[in-house]
Amino acid sequence: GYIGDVSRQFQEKYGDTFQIWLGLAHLIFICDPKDAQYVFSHRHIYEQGDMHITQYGLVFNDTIICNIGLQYKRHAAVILPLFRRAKILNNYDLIIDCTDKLLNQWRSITDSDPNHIHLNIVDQCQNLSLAIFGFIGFDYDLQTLDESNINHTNKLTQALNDFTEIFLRTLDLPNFIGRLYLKLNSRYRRARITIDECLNQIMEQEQRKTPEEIAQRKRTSLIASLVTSLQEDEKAEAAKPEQDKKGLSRQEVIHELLLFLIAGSETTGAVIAWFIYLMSKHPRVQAKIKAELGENKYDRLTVEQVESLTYLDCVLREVFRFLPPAPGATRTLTVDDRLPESGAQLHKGDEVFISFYSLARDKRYWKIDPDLFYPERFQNEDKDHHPYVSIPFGGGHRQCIGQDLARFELKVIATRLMQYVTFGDGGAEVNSGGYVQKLMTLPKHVGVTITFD
Ligand code: HEM
Repeated sequence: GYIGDVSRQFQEKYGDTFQIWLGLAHLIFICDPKDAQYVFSHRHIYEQGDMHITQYGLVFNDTIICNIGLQYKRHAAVILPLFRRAKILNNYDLIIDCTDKLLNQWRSITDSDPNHIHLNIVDQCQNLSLAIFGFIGFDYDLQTLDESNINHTNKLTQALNDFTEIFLRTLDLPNFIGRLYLKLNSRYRRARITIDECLNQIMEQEQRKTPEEIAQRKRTSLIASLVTSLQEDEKAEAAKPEQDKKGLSRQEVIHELLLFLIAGSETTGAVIAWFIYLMSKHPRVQAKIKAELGENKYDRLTVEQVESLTYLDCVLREVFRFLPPAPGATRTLTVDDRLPESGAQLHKGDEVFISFYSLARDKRYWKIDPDLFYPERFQNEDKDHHPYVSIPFGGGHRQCIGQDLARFELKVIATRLMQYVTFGDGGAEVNSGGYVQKLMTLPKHVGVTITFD
């Protein structure tokens, strides 16, 4: 079942802290916001979760999500500045251009059949976010939105799909079997080769630029910053103790690039898909977003105008609360400790799971029924909610590094979509919702009509 539902059922039976076996990991679930806050703010006691490190370590071993301690610091020093707000804002126009491509695809379908029910929204949203991330991250056109690629995706996209699909299967296996499975799976090996070739190509294209160009581009481009961080003498760096190492090796850069491709697309794609699904179910909310857009319906708004759309902010916060795309975050204890609120005694090596979904749906912390999708709660009754009851990006020192980018991207995309189209419910059967758990939680059955206003 969906981990969020499982967590809620156990919580009803056993209270705010309970232990379960999730696949092969033994986890202590935390569903109290004060305990969650405590865990996230005591980084020396609660380190990145072991389950996370082992599972993701199969493919992302030398990337920021699996590193801890000094190695984490070395990676973070290169990567965190890439996600600063000033860099993110530069991507405004390209996000709009990519969204317009998707709108044009829809337009050509609607022109020939105005009642067409779109059943592939989730794939389309992933393609949109992947296209955007290709430009943002690598200055590279992944062509996921090109007419000629609607049916046959390009080499890299296909390889990324295979990679994610096969990697997902390893999450339920014991680690050594997962490792073996990946080694023996020829589709996985082929996908990895294609991905590595493409990423090497992207890197080499970047390295051919003059030092002046690179220095200039470093300010805006993720790939340029990563390439400038490449170690000059990898052998010498590898021989040093971690505290003396500087920069990243070529292998580490390639792996970080792959991580970003996955983290940067599936996550944002999931939220756009949820947004579209929820809009199709809540025409009142859609009408209100359009009313907020008012006169500005078909203009290219300025960033300031987009940012001033406060009702839309509430809608997006509600989408994140209603269905957090990641059901929770894990931390492993470095010493024995006791949770302040529930009083549970924990031991060194225990692993806790902060259950985002349970927190976001707990009636004790919301004045308006949390099982209702109701964006206005953030303007009125629930505006002073506890800060840790809706935490879709996690918390503390290991919270999501891409959250400002994701929030900005989503707001720009949602604005653009709402400027042009209205999503309609395609019928009880095809638009019945439900979830599938991939790396993120995705809507299972989305079937919507798309009307150009
Ligand atoms: C809707 C979009 C997204 C959601 C819901 C999301 C959610 C999360 C969550 C829950 C975590 C774990 C936090 C914790 O343990 O406290 C995380 C970590 C991470 N996210 Fe995101 N994310 C999103 C978008 C992105 C994007 C766009 C990127 C980058 C391109 C990204 C890169 C990462 C990385 C590298 C980490 C690991 C950080 C660390 O271990 O220190 N995410 N994300």
